[in-house]
Amino acid sequence: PAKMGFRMPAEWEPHEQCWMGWPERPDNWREHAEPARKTFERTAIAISKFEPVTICASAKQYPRVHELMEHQPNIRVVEMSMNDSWFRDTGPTFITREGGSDIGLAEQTIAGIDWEFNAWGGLGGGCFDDWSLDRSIAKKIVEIERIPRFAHTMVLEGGSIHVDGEGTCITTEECLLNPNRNPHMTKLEIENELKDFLGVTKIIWIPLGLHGDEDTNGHVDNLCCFIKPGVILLSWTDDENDPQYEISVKALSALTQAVDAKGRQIEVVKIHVPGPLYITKEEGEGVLATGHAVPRVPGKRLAASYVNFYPANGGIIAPAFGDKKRDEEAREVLQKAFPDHEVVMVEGAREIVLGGGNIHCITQQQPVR
Ligand SMILES: NCCCCCC(N)=O
Repeated sequence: PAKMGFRMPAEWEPHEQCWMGWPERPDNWREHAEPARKTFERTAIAISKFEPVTICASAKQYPRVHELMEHQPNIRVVEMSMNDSWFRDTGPTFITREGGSDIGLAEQTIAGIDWEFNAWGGLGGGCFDDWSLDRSIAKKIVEIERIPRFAHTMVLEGGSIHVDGEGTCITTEECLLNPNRNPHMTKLEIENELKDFLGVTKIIWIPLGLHGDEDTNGHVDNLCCFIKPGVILLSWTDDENDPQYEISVKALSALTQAVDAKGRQIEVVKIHVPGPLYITKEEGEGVLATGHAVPRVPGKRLAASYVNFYPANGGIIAPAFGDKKRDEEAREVLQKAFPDHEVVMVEGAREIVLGGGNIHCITQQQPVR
């Protein structure tokens, strides 16, 4: 696709809409996903104030979600089957190209990358043992939109990459080089596929993702993200005894020693993690142990960070974890980082992180075509 002039736009570039799934499975979401659905509802409504939202719900959930969103003009609900509701990873990665009218294409065209998906590691550490429905989500979305599809055999989740829209991609070695994704590919081969499909010329590799992010093997979208080209927001902690500290120091070193696709030094802005937060006994017991999904063990560290937000058209939709001090601090950091956006902190994001991700993980932007 890069050879055809396609690139993955930065997330802050104008969106046509946002795609979301709807949580259901009781072996990943506690209390039969009721608390999680409240937070998904708040997230969808918050985003819909800035851009249209399409919620995809299973046949079983459809009637309730449709009724719930009846009076939300900017939200439509369609029926789609899924294994779980992480559309950052199972939705298409949209790429766009300018021009093309000389060869009869519209001025701006768009396509969707349909990566291979194996539930974050397949049978070698994945989150559930059947991902057959999730493998078709990207295809179904681009078909609904009548958008061309670039299928790829390489396993990749959208949450494991971030781009600046100007040729630079950041990702973590912990995830992309994990043998449970593409054991037959070398680092260079993976880099070449990212360059070709995302239209980037530089990959900056960060060693490890967020401490405790075992579900995804350290997706970059839980550790850091671009604020704008050349400036990166990095999850941080002042507590040198927190295992997160070493991880963030290593990330800071990798980022400050790198230059981006345009030869810029990277400026790093720190944003303190909440907590630390741990799964409570009540939360763990509320998740069904079916043997088909990764268990939620009380006492385990939650992989919670504020960089897992969704940049809507003019709005930053960010997680609030109920840690009053850090939630307020994060809101201020995000507002300073995105002065032209309205920052909306979504209460109850702890319910999403109990499922292994956060607001960026449950959303997928579709850029304007
Ligand atoms: N249990 C599955 C968690 C998936 C999290 C998705 C993400 N992009 O971080």
